[in-house]
Amino acid sequence: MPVSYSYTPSHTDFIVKFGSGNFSSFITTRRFLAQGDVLTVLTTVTRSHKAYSTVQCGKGPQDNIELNSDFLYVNHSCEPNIAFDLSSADPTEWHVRALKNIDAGSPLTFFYPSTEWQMEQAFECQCGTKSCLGRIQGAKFLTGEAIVERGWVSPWIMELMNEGEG
Ligand SMILES: C[S@@+](CC[C@H](N)C(=O)[O-])C[C@H]1O[C@@H](n2cnc3c(N)ncnc32)[C@H](O)[C@@H]1O
Repeated sequence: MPVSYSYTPSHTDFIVKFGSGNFSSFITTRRFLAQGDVLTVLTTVTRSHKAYSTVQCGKGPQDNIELNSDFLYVNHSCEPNIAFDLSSADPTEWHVRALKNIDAGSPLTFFYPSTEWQMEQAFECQCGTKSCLGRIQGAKFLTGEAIVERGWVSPWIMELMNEGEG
């Protein structure tokens, strides 16, 4: 994990705020984002084994990517403001999109179970939103209803839900 003194920003529109505790860093936007805006196309990703830092990109347990960019620091929220859309069969179209209008200075957050079926590292959510689900461990541990109302769900999560894997 990089530390602030060795940090080179990957995106000029976003800034990582480094915390002093474990996993206490997060990313904010420097500029206003409108709903539907594409924040970035994910051009730096690499396939990887599942880790706290990876994003699931398909149905299989081997389908995970490292972002290799500032977007590593997107925290989870139960009321997220962005989506990781890795649904295209063409990986060059994988992108991050605003789910709502986002003010400059706001942290960027996504709903981790929208991509993750069973996470490598579960945690007690501190998003502080009204609809907070508490412990976050992946979609496998939630109802379909709890997932679909968050603005975006990856197709493999819907498939696994429909197969009764949850
Ligand atoms: C990909 S990292 C996100 C960046 C992380 N905050 C950091 O400083 O490296 C994912 C980890 O951040 C922490 N995290 C993310 N969202 C959280 C939340 N809503 N509540 C508590 N911890 C969270 C958890 O430890 C999680 O495993």
